[in-house]
Amino acid sequence: MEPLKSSSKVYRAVSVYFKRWNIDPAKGILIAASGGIDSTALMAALARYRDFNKKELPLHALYVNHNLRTGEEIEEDWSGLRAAARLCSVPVHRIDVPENDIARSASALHEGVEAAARRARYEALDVWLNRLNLGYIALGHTLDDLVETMIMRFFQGCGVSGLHGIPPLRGNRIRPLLEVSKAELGELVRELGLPFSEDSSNREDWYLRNRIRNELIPVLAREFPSMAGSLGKSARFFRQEEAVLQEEALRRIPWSLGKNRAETDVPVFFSAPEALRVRSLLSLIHYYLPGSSRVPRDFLSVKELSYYRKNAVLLRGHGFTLRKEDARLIFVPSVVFPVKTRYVKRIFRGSDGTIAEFRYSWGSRMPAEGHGTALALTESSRGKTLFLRSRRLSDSIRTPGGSKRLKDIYRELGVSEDSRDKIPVLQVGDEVAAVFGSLFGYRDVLAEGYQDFPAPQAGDVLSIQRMETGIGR
Ligand SMILES: Nc1ncnc2c1ncn2[C@@H]1O[C@H](COP(=O)(O)OP(=O)(O)OP(=O)(O)O)[C@@H](O)[C@H]1O
Repeated sequence: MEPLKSSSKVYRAVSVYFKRWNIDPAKGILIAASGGIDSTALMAALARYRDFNKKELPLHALYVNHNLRTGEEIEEDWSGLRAAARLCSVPVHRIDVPENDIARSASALHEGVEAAARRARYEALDVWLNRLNLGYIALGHTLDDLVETMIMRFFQGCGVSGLHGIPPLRGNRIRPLLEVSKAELGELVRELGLPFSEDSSNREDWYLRNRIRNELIPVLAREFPSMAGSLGKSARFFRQEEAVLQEEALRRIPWSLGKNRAETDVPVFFSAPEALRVRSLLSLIHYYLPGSSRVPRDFLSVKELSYYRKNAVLLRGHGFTLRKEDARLIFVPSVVFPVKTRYVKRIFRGSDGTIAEFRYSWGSRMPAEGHGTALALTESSRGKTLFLRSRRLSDSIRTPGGSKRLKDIYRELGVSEDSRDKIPVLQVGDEVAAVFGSLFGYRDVLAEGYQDFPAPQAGDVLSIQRMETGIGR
């Protein structure tokens, strides 16, 4: 790559970022590259860091085609990105999510298209990070994204942990340009003559965000010309304050952390101020469910918890439950399945249907692996998308005699609350087909019994197109 002329703020920002956050770029970086200005600038800035410092810095870029735009637009993004990557001497890879997959997964999991796209994107990035043996995933979020997010959060109501907006570093995800404005990135990209595509965001909050960006921020900026920088500074203060809160929460409310549950004393928990209780639950969520980015609104009702006297589930959040059992408070994360096709061990076809044997793994901090189990699927499940997810309260399952609520089945079988949240549910199309670890799931299993099922022929034809999973929420 030609030595870059500009020594703009963008380059400095990258070095400052690495120092401040103690990042060792030599571990290697995978750039999440959409072909838009932000991630193209990120690629240029990281390449420049590599070349300027003569550092051994493995740098790759990954483009995820979500298949949400027209084929022409996608190819245009891709060829622009390839040209930009060539100019920066960065190898670029591409993953194509099969057509309609995102929409299907969004509707099956009751989430928005953008959330499904993000999930698919992060899954792809994680897979490639491992494949290329790199240390970090770099995202192109900017100061503008941070400011918009902070403004939205502020008016929607939240505490310091929400107010600091987008985290500059979480796990192995880094955001080196979070303190640089989009305008500066635009200048850099144009100065270098790098091709880029126009942002074509699909985000659910797109309209709101656009109005904030185009209408509200210009008005505010007239009164507070250095607003963006100031909010960036506020974000830093909020993060520092949050760190102190966090430390205090850990000190006041010590949890004993098990593999898949955490416990503390009821009086200890409730004698701490509400802000610390909330903080303490949030840190459990981050610990057990590291991918979970949604701030659970249920925390608003934490103060109500103290009114409970009985042993009961006190709080059912996104991805966890909090239960009181005598003097103990028990936090149980629900299952999060980072399960991908590779976890399907074998799929056989017998003469009467298909038997699939799965291995599944729990969220990354959960026990490494569940047991392999077998389950029978009928002809009708062919071609349908399979999802593993955690249960929903409304789940019911088809039985020979009609349909039965999962909740009732569990109650009859004496399955404890703890276990209920940890037993994955297999959804085939729109239906709950089975519950893992128990074979009372599917009608044919019920009707015929698994043992009687025709012996599978190893290597038989795959009848299930692919398997997808997601967080059931
Ligand atoms: N198609 C893509 N392929 C690879 N990376 C992408 C793609 N789209 C977005 N990214 C990465 O994600 C960053 C954020 O993009 P964008 O703001 O559109 O997503 P978002 O959904 O708002 O972000 P987040 O994932 O943090 O919620 C981009 O700067 C880029 O690094």
